[in-house]
Amino acid sequence: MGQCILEMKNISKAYDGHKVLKDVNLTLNSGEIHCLLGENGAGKSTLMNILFGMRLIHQSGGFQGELYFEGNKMHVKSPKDAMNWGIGMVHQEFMLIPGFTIMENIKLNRETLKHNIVSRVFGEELKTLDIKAMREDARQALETVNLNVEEWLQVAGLPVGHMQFIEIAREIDKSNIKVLIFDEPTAVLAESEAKNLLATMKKLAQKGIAILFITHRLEEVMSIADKVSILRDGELVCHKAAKDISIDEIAETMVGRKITIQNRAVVDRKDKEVILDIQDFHVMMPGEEVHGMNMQVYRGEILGIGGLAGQGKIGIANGIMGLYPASGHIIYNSKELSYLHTRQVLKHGFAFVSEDRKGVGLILDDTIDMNIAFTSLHINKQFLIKIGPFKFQNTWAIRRHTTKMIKELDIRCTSTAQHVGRLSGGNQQKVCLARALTQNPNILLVSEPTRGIDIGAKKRVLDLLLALNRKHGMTIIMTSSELAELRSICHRIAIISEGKLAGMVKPTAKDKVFGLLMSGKTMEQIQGQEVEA
Ligand SMILES: Nc1ncnc2c1ncn2[C@@H]1O[C@H](COP(=O)(O)OP(=O)(O)OP(=O)(O)O)[C@@H](O)[C@H]1O
Repeated sequence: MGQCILEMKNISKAYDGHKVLKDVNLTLNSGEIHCLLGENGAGKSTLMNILFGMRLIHQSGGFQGELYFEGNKMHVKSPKDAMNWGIGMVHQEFMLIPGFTIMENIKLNRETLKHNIVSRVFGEELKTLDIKAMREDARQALETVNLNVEEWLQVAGLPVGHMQFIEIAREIDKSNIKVLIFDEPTAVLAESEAKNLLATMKKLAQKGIAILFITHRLEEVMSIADKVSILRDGELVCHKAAKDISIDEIAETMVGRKITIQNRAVVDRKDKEVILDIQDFHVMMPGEEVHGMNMQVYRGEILGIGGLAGQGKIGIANGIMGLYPASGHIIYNSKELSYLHTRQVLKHGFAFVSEDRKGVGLILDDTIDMNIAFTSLHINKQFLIKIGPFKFQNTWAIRRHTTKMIKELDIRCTSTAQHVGRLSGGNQQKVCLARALTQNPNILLVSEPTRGIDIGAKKRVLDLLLALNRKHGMTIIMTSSELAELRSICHRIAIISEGKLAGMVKPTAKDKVFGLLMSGKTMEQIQGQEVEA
């Protein structure tokens, strides 16, 4: 391990008088992979935002404490300052320009210029872009991250897995990069893609780059980390070499109690009444297209949908909910849904938790109350009181219900009136789930329900889904990149490849079977494996 490159000393930060970081000290050595862990809302992103000079920090009163880079006092007031010091950040939400090519995204604001006849005479400003050199640089950065795509392709429509690697390629193309922050980069990736990313991180660390890595997947931590730091309620409660700590100890330190997630025994279901029959279904969702899906969903089951990023698993629920153009037949309770319009589908008793919580899920500048009650209020006409001929919003009932949901899902907030935009990412995810559950749906479609939430909250969410299914017979279709999560509560798992159903398997099937189906093999090709559900 190299020398100390970065020191964060006595860092404290408050939002509206509420302390979210308390005297945090953290050191980072060059060439090390340092995992930063903690429950949702523990302060991880805030600490990284301070280091990267994010505007949000300075607009909300700045922070206390000092930063040192290679022994020199560092002032970062903007991401540009951070970049000048040699700090890069790969964000949780992608920051690429869809209409630009991969090369243009990698080189944005750092274009290589060359002299031409005119510029030699009239000066520097008339230099032209050196496309050849830029393509070579982009090619090299893509090779370092093992991404085998042409650099002149447009970013729009590429699978999410690719986007993550392009973001990293952009960061490592910067010649002075010494520290790289990864804020939950694997959350959007399937496990095999995440492995690729971890291998890339190792390669970067070997080149001497120091890596700060935020993740909720603790197995990843064990496979890659040199050091582990854990935040709890804004305080640094552990700073250890990874070899001296176990997964159980990490989980316990994060949440302050023992946590174990086990596979629930899957009850083999005898009644197989079809509630939803999906026939020749096509969805035009860029990057997640569905091309002729056929699948039946049984009443009262938890059906898992898995597959690699970009293969169409995400497109299915989005198509059914009318969020992207779709064609084919959706037969619900033996009747065809004539056209898929979101409002109509919601009225039929469907609820949806989107994988895109910022885009589709939440109204960020409204309160937790309103976010949770919104769909039920407008579609199901819940939470209304009738006075004479008029109907009014029953604010008291909304507040009472929201308080119950906050408790049930352990949403960390200051009050039911807090704006959702001010919650941590994981807590926003819980609000999306609370809204869907409030609708009391017949069919619940959940995409990536535990993305970005900590291990304690994950157990709570999976337990809740299981309880809704077992106690109330709710049919649940859960799409997830985490196979382990699908296996832990689903009755059957559909693997999607190239926009079609590759196979429907039991959760107890071997890893190899899932791997083969994900890589494009069909059920016929893997016959004899005793897998069919
Ligand atoms: N813009 C903001 N205004 C007010 N409070 C905020 C703001 N952003 C974050 N917070 C609060 O700061 C605390 C720490 O949030 P932060 O996003 O750093 O947590 P985190 O550990 O990254 O969580 P997660 O794992 O859910 O992403 C939370 O209580 C959150 O509600």
